[in-house]
Amino acid sequence: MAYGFGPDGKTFLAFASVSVITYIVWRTVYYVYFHPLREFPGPFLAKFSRFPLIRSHFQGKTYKYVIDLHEQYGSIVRIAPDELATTELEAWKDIYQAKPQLPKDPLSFTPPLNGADTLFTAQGATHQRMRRTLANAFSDKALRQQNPIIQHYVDLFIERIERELQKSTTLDITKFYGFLSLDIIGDLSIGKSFHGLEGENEHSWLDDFWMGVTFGSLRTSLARFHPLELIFGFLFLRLTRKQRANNWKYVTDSITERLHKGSLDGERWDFLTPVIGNVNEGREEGITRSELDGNTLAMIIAGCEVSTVALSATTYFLLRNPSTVDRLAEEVRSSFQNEAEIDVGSTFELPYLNAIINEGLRMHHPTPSPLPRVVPSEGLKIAGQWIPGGAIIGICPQAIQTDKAHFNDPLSFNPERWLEESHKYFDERFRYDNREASKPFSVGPRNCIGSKLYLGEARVTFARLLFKYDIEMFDKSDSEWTDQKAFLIFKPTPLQVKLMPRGVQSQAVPQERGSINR
Ligand code: HEM
Repeated sequence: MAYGFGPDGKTFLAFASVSVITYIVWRTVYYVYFHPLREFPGPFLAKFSRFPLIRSHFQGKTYKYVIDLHEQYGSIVRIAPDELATTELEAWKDIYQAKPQLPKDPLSFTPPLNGADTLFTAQGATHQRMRRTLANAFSDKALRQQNPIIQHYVDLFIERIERELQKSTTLDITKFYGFLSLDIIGDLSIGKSFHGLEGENEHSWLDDFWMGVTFGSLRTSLARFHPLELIFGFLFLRLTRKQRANNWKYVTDSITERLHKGSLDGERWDFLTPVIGNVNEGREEGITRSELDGNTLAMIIAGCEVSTVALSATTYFLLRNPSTVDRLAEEVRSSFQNEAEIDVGSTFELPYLNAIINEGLRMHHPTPSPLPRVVPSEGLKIAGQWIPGGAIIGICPQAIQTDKAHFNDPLSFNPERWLEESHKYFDERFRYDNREASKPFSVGPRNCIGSKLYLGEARVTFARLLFKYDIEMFDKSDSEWTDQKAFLIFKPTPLQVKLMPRGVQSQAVPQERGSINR
């Protein structure tokens, strides 16, 4: 018996092929010549296809793709058929502080696995309710009350560094920043450390989290090709089911344990202290238990991963530029008599320390890719330009922060650009920098809730390190460290540094100011 298409089958195939080709041609012509974003500059392929953007997602280089497009096409660029990116200063206000709020692009994040929204995924009234409930745990006052917990883990961090130095004078500082950030955020959010810093401990929590974040980021980029994202999600979730279930159980059991202890106000102050009376299933005020679980895990992941990247990147730039290490050491060592004096409050106003932290975040944003929002159907003026309704638009933090329209010598690490004129290291070259262009924590009602915590942790960590040690880069030729992949968050590679007790001379070789290679 012969198999094949009869006359009817052939006609159907021919008809189907012509229909598909006609649809593709019509769609291409529509997006290139008739779509409301047709006037915005951008590469030809991106006018009708998301392929270049998705390819950049899979390569972990979306920020580079967007930066290249800005360099080629200007401050506003069409990065995909329905999506724009901008590096205009006023866009911070017009997009992220718009009233009413512009929703996040719903296809730009992975839906919560337990079905309950988190701050990252919630929109509108649900987001506002959660944010109101959780905000008290992240205020200036809260940070002061959390100081003993932060202090405790920075002590453990220094003790661990001391133990490591008995084995070798060089160490991978990224690994220990990871343990530090996770132990702090663990204690603050579930009342328990992840015990990375103690003894000779090692664990794989950070790797597990990084894998989850990478999965979320890749799954999200497939979301416009339904059901591809579901297939991808299904495979990943099956492969990692056991490990995720164990991690989830650990976190939720710890929250239950912590909730049973009550607010503990007066004894210790963590993220749950102000939240405890507000956990209820009403959904009108406060937060439900499943929302609390999801938010806690999301914050642990966000808090430890981004902080690790930011601490490591800042250290990298600092050490690539010994003159900034000297200036920071001078400030820290002349401000304190002993290590116990160094805390989140006493470091708050150290100008050079703060300048180092700001410049580190400017040079290497931990989540460097665009923060997309949806323009309302009636359209909106953004940075003086009319953007049609339904368009997606966002600022790519790494692009705006390293844009020469805003910063002089933008790819070089110069903390001096953040100093006031009265400071002895103020540098005239940066007088006209648009510092407002660098908003690493974003702005508006969805800005980073954990910004104060990171800044406090970074101040104390750098001040303690510089108070106690002279630090150098181990591999002085490593000028490629920042060239890393970012699946939503940069995944830092090990950063080998050499630490010596303060005052012990080393063979330091002067180097140029560290810069980003593009
Ligand atoms: C260097 C450190 C950090 C940077 C640069 C950073 C950056 C950001 C940015 C840019 C956003 C806005 C995202 C968007 O609009 O889509 C954000 C949101 C957020 N961040 Fe951070 N973050 C940092 C540290 C932290 C820490 C330590 C925590 C946890 C305690 C945290 C928790 C969050 C949460 C929960 C949101 C969502 C806020 C909302 O939508 O209401 N972040 N972060």
